[in-house]
Amino acid sequence: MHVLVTGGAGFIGSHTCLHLLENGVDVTAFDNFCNSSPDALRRVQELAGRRLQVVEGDVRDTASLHVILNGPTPVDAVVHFAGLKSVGESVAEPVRYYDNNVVGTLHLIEAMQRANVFTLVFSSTATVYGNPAPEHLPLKETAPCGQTHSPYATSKWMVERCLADLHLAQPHWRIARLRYFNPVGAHPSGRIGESPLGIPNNLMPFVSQVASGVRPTLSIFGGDYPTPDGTGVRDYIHVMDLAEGHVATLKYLATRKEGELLTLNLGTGEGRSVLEVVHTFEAVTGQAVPYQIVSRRSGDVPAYYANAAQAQKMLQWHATRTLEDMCADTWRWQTANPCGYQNESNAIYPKGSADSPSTSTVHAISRDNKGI
Ligand SMILES: NC(=O)c1ccc[n+]([C@@H]2O[C@H](COP(=O)([O-])OP(=O)(O)OC[C@H]3O[C@@H](n4cnc5c(N)ncnc54)[C@H](O)[C@@H]3O)[C@@H](O)[C@H]2O)c1
Ligand SMILES: O=c1ccn([C@@H]2O[C@H](COP(=O)(O)OP(=O)(O)O[C@H]3O[C@H](CO)[C@@H](O)[C@H](O)[C@H]3O)[C@@H](O)[C@H]2O)c(=O)[nH]1
Repeated sequence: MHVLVTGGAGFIGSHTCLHLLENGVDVTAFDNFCNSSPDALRRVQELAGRRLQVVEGDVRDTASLHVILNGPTPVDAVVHFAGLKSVGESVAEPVRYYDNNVVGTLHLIEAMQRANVFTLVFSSTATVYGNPAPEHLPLKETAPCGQTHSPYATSKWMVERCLADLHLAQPHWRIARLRYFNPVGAHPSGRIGESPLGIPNNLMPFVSQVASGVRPTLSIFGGDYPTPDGTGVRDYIHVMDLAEGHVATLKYLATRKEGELLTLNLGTGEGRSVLEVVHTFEAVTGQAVPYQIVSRRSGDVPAYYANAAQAQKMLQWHATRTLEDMCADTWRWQTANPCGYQNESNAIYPKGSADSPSTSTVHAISRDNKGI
């Protein structure tokens, strides 16, 4: 099996590439590195001990995709992680989010269609449930969707709708719309993990940077939510569990003789507040995480967590790692890589370098499809 992983250098993508390689799958990682480093992929290849093909390009550039999808090794499926993911940032930059997340996915679908590749796993999000009424918690996949609170969430919901319409018109497509809850943690080796560029938007990387002294204080956005301790509640899931969920999804789709439109929550089923995360992190690592409670962040909602039963039923998959595991693995990654991948330059793969995954496997394709 040969899988194209868009956004393969990113946080979830890199862990999924590794797990795919470990399962004997051939992988092409496609990324424009707007929020990641090629070094993540070099480390994935080292950990896997197997060759990983890396292509630099943008999903909005159909020509780049066309080159891979019509390359010498036929692609069996696409896992589409490429996109922007910050709820708060999307409120300030909506057009950038719609362009990348919606337009990018449309270009990918078009390129897949032209190459007769009809299996797609799409990174959706629990934010498509909007601000769920308490009676809908824990959230089943059938809970009301689409009353979104940020351009980011709307962009993912728009793609979900598009994929449903695509499947209606062309039922031979095998599509999984995976609604992730809050992925955190890192590979237990401490070699790959979440490496935000600049100030982290997400809670766990911010907490670990405060614990290590890189940043002085965590700002907790809102202490007056209608939750047990007043702080926001989310369903944090270990990125390794999530990676395993993707491989389980691909295995499931590969067994389908007919087309399929699968919609699944990938979460643990447990809601944890921001303060619970902070205190668990402190207990696991022995490090203090000074914090202050500030006003709510635009686009945030008070609380949501998954009903994870459908994924268990369809995939025979469920998350096994605890919040303590998530904190311990994040901390191992943070201490081993205080600056993330940022000390290792993006020029880590100079053309012809012996250090590259394989000089023949790294193709650089710019947005206008001219070699760079
Ligand atoms: N991390 C989360 O909390 C979370 C939760 C739900 C859904 N998701 C979705 O899952 C996907 C992966 O998330 P992540 O946490 O790994 O994010 P990430 O930012 O670490 O990874 C995304 C990757 O996609 C690449 N990318 C972005 N736009 C691209 C483009 N136009 N062309 C090619 N590459 C592009 C980035 O460089 C990055 O390597 C995203 O689509 C995100 O919206 C993430
Ligand atoms: O510095 C921070 C960062 C976050 N939070 C809070 O921590 C919680 C989690 O926030 P964050 O880690 O930013 O995740 P979300 O905003 O819940 O969104 C994440 O999880 C969604 C799925 O649930 C994904 O779709 C998004 O891409 C991903 O960014 C929220 O209550 C935030 O208000 C803080 O208090 N301080």
